[in-house]
Amino acid sequence: MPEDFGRKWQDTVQPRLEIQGLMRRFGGREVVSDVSLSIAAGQVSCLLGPSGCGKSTTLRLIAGVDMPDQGVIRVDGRPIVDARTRVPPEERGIGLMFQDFALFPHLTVSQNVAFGLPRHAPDRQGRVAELLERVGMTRHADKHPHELSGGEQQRVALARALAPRPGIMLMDEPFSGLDDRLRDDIRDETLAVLKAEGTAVLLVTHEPSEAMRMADEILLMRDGRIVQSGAPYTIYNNPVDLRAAAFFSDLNVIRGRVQGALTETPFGPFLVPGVPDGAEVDIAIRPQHLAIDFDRAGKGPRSTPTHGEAARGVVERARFMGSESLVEFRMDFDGSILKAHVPWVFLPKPGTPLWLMFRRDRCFVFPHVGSQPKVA
Ligand SMILES: Nc1ncnc2c1ncn2[C@@H]1O[C@H](COP(=O)(O)OP(=O)(O)OP(=O)(O)O)[C@@H](O)[C@H]1O
Repeated sequence: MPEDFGRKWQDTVQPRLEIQGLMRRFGGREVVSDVSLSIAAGQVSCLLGPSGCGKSTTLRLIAGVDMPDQGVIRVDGRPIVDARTRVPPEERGIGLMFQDFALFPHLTVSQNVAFGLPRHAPDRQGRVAELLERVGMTRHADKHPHELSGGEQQRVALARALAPRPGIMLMDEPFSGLDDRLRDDIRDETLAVLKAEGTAVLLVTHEPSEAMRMADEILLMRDGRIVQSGAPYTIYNNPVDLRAAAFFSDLNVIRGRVQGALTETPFGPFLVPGVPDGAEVDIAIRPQHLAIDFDRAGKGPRSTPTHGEAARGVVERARFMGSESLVEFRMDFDGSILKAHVPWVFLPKPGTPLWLMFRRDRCFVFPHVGSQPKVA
């Protein structure tokens, strides 16, 4: 029906949470600078960045426990913070989940979840039962928190936070208290529950692997600013700069100087359009994208357009990591170390000569920060 269609269409285009130009200063220093973002119903966005970059402060501003110096926050199109508006935290329709998700020790699992609901909410028990079912905790409904494992407690905390059906959920490192193997399962389960509830989620983490696993969109934060946003695939494969690339994995970096839109390196020439002559560039490649070939009586493989030229190195050390082998090479051309990940058991002896190539479709080329083009 036209009316229903209109409502659904609006649901999909109207962001649940929208932020424009958020800024927070502490003692004259901008800790959050010009942060803008938008999250739709059912979308999970991860604010990812190193410790101290301003992630938690951003979350606190949205939750309403701290006030921005500038910026607008809208929930379902309605301003909750702007130059004239300050909606109190409890009226924002925002759920919170933090690392120290303290459950009430004297209440049962059911009572803890019910605590998130208004006393006279219709079908209180029905909602509690629905949520316990959703997080797989129905059979533990009458237990107390001390009778539960860390992962089970985390599930109860999620159910409690979701009980009042918040349109938006803010999560600050919610899985960091859990051990590694449990964490992966809980992450996946949490994601499924949040998607089923259609909640817009902003999750803070400093772990790239967590963001890659959870996020529809990653917001990469540094020094108070969002420096890049996009789908995990895009951020990983098209990083905005060297630091963004290095945040997700080890990187091999070689330096070159540009001459006529090319830079010559031991791995052959690289095309660097748009960079002025004389400028230095960093050419980076992730360890899993280095190609390795054998030494044939002091010779390596022929150069190809996709792999460029090969450069020789000798194995410094090789380690088996479980799902891959890590081989470190000392390169003949300058004595530097390059690292390669090989997705099988590959453990050449130290001192073995091998040849490496930079796959052209997997390289990142960035102007070297701090370099100036040589003035002729
Ligand atoms: N109330 C405050 N007064 C002064 N400085 C603060 C305050 N809150 C945070 N900061 C500073 O703001 C910066 C960002 O802190 P924030 O907690 O937002 O970072 P973060 O990215 O969440 O880091 P972490 O992952 O370590 O929690 C830090 O340098 C911190 O010391």
